[in-house]
Amino acid sequence: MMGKFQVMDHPLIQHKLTIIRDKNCGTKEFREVVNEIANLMAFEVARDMPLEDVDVQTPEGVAHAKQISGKKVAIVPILRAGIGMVDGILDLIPAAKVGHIGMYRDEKTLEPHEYFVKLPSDIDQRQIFVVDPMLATGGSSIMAIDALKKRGASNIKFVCLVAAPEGVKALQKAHPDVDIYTAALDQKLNDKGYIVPGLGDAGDRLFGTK
Ligand SMILES: O=P(O)(O)OC[C@H]1O[C@H](OP(=O)(O)OP(=O)(O)O)[C@H](O)[C@@H]1O
Ligand SMILES: O=c1cc[nH]c(=O)[nH]1
Ligand SMILES: [Mg+2]
Repeated sequence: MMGKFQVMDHPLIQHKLTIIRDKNCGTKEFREVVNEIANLMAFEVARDMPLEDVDVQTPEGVAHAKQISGKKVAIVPILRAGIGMVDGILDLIPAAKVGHIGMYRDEKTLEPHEYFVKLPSDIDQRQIFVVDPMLATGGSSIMAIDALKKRGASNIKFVCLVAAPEGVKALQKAHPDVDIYTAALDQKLNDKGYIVPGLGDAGDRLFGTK
């Protein structure tokens, strides 16, 4: 069965996305707002986390209540830009572990290159949120998810801020089991592989490089 594809059109998310699309938004605000959007998105991405019954003694009696059970979470940012989304998700799921996958896109060929992988040892038993603000050609996210699956991961969701139709199609084709969440589905890629209108180079805008 094809994974879910969801554009998160909540007004708060849309408003904040508009702030960071603005080319005059500086590094400090960009970094803060990326985390705020990731935080709001995590609320929905975590919707199907499994619950178990638990009885809890309140001051007035016993409540037949729920708590999160089963699979633990790992957040896996694709370096560099994915790092910008981690703290916003950790605010909601503070016990999550964080794995890192380093990936850069060759500026000419647009081919992704993996340069770093460091994951929690029990990655095969975790619900994984792969995060990267930009889904452009899809090359980076496909290769990052390949790297995770090679190490036994199976329960994977991909969370981005802006996606291009080309990238969504490629990622769905390569990894049909992976749910994709984005704050926006934009028009297209330009001849340099940038998303139009997008928000420019997410890594550079987050870290103040270039
Ligand atoms: O879908 P794709 O066509 O693969 O493009 C998207 C990738 O490009 C950007 O990373 P970049 O290579 O610029 O590295 P950076 O995060 O270190 O800047 C972005 O953060 C994604 O990882
Ligand atoms: O538009 C794009 C495409 C790839 N990577 C980015 O940071 N921005
Ligand atoms: Mg970049």
